[in-house]
Amino acid sequence: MATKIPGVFEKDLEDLIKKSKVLVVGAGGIGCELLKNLVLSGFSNIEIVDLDTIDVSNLNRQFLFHKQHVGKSKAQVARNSALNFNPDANIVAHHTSIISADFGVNYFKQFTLVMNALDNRAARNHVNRMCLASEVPLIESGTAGYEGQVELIKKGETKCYECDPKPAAKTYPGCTIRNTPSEPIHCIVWAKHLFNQLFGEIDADEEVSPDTEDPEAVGDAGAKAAASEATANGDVVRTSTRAWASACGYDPRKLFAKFFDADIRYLISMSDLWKTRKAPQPLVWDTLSDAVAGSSKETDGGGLKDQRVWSVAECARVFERSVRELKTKFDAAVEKDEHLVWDKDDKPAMDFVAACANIRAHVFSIPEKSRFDIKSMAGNIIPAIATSNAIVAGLVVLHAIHVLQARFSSCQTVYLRKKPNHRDQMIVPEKYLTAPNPTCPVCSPKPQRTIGLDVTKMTVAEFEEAVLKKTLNMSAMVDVMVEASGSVIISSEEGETEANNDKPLEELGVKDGAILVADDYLQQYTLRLIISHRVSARDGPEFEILDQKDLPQPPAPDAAASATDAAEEKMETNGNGNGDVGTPDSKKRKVDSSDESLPAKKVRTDEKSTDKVPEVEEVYLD
Ligand SMILES: Nc1ncnc2c1ncn2[C@@H]1O[C@H](COP(=O)(O)OP(=O)(O)OP(=O)(O)O)[C@@H](O)[C@H]1O
Ligand SMILES: [Zn+2]
Repeated sequence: MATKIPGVFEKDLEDLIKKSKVLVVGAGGIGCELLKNLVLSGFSNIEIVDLDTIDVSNLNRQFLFHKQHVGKSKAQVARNSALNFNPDANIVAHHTSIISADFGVNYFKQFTLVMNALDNRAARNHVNRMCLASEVPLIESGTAGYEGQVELIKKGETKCYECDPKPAAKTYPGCTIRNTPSEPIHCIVWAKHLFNQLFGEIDADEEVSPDTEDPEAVGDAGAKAAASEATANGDVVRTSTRAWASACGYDPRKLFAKFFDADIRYLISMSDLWKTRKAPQPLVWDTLSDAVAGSSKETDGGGLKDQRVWSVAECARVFERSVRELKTKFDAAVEKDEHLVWDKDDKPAMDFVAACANIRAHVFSIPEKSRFDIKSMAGNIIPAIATSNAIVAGLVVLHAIHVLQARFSSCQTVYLRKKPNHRDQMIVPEKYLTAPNPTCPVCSPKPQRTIGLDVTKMTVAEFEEAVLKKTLNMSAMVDVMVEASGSVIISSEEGETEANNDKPLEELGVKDGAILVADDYLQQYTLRLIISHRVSARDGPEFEILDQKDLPQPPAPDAAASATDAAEEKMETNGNGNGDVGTPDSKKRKVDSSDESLPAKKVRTDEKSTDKVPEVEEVYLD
């Protein structure tokens, strides 16, 4: 065992390692490698947190897990497996989310160092804030296929995780998704929205029915369509998709008839939409049934089922089966006051999306895709590469050792590249630590943000959910006060301000130019929010973080590639070779890169920044 071989580390370092207490957040692809490395390097006080259980799809690269562990806690099993390398190590496992009031600032303060091995922006933002508040160094890491990155985040000395704006998730206009899809991805997004409308968390932005307010369907086309539907069905009452599905008992054939026939006929009646594009073709279940029967020969025709494009009849059959399976699961969830959450690794959920996406693609004459391809696109998957995780986890330990030795100047961000650069390097360190962004909304001394929104329309509850939690990543323990009057409009104490929830902000004295102070007790983070009133446009965003518009935005993918080389070139010419802390790279400007062809992992959001490889975030598999 490495820890027992004398001379691997100097005695002083060995002692530092032994004395240290470290936290690993995430026991997935990087986390497993990292935990094993830490134990083998002599770290003996380790806590590991992971909220998830082991999935069979983890086994190809998360080597602390084996077949018999499927379904068990990742953190617990990772601990037990790692103890085999050094039974004397003290490893504490937590099977829960790091975003929990159980892990407050005092919890973080006990660690010498925190290491993230996460896969999503929300958790990374949260740990970033907790480490800033507790002044514990954080090593952030991530991989995306062959690429990867490791960086140190140390309060006041380096950029924090939120110093650079992250590109927004790739989104598609609602009317393209609902009315005029032209690419497979549009149908896949629609299918995922349909999943949520039927079985998941309902989101008003994820409507799936025809959008009668489509600006392209000029004039009263929508009304005409509605009227024509009224004459056809004698009923234009628009109920929610969920209510309608419940009313018809989630009968797969009725659902099919609505989504792939009635709704499509409705769309066709919005004739302006089809002046310059091919109109869709409605599908009728009964005309498919022969094909369904006939298709079974094809289905059995060898090859990997996942990698073959299903016929539309096969899709219909998969649709019928998956709706029934999901309905059973959904009923069980509803009993517990829950709903389903779409997961690419959940068979009926994935089958449902694959079938719906392909049926819709067929209706709109868009090329259909195999289930395998749809899974990659819907799950925003970049294949995880075990060796990338291993390299990155190794680099994390090297950074950890530098941190223990207080050699922060050796902790420049390191990038794992897909191809060697012009100096034949695949593992490329920055020349310097990158200094914090003085206007960072998180780590600057007086963080503030300007939010454009319609104070007459946005309610307090919407503000809390969409702005504070989803966008600014605040926890549930947040109080919001109007600075001028001192009145509290959102309180973390239950029952104190619930009466405000449905009121528009204006009614509570939040007018144009008002300043709100949002105080997050869990994250020990206070943010001033300057409210800029603007009348909401029908197709515009509900709100905007206005300061972000002035910040450098990520270039297009091609530009990013050349910016990368340019930035690296510049590092060489400007570099002094030792990367001292506090030597801000005034001449070198970090260039954000964004490759929209790299889809984000899970549906959350998608972001990337920094110069050489996309930054760690949920695009990364591990
Ligand atoms: N808030 C959180 N608290 C604790 N652990 C988290 C949190 N968010 C994510 N994780 C964990 O971080 C790990 C990231 O690892 P990885 O990227 O390999 O994901 P995975 O879920 O194992 O793989 P895949 O998503 O590809 O199936 C996961 O095990 C995940 O459960
Ligand atoms: Zn910052």
